[in-house]
Amino acid sequence: MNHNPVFLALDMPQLDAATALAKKVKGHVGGFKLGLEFFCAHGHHGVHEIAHLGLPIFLDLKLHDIPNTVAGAMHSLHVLEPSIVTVHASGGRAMMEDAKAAAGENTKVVAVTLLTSLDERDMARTGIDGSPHDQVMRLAELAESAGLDGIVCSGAEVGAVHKQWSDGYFVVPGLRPGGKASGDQKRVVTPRQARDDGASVLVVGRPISKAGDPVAAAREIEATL
Ligand SMILES: O=c1ccn([C@@H]2O[C@H](COP(=O)(O)O)[C@@H](O)[C@H]2O)c(=O)[nH]1
Repeated sequence: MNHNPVFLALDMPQLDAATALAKKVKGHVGGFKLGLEFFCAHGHHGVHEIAHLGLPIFLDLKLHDIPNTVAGAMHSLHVLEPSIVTVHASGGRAMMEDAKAAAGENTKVVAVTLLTSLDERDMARTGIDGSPHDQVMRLAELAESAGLDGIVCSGAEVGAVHKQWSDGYFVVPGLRPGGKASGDQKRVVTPRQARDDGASVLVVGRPISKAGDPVAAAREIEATL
């Protein structure tokens, strides 16, 4: 049987609630993604609690600083044995090289290219010309040349990136079972489309965590894959 590519984003500040949700859906997802909200509230202790459930842990910390600082942060994460850690590709090539060199042997380091909450207008406001597609392709090339394992991008770009970087590891958030942009997510596709286009990991948060029945929501997504 194929492994389940869905990582559930446990974006909540309460450790009890996150652990209870993780226990409930554990049979219908392939791993847990712990991001800034969870990590800032519970740090290493919280990560250990979720790791006890036995599924891979993705630390979505989106590190972005000078190379020496990011390398130091990576060293400090060794003890948690994460399967995946994120850095921002816009931190530059040297930062990504040092992040990868400092990561644990079994940790994949992937670079966030352009957040799925941003579109072309948002890019222009931050002084970046061109389309999300062009920006993702440019940063994917930089991440590959820096020796990273892969990138984070939206499902709208993953097919094109996969063609250019065939053995890359591609993390895709911004997934909605209905395929429609909602709330803060602007570049959205369905989990099935992202998987068919070459995503290695499907990140799903609120469509499961905010569902009336999170287990049913996770099962429904699993059934589409
Ligand atoms: O470009 C990015 C990078 C990371 N994320 C993270 O993924 C989840 C998505 O949660 P939903 O509730 O399914 O929208 C969240 O933890 C983000 O921090 C992203 O959305 N886009």
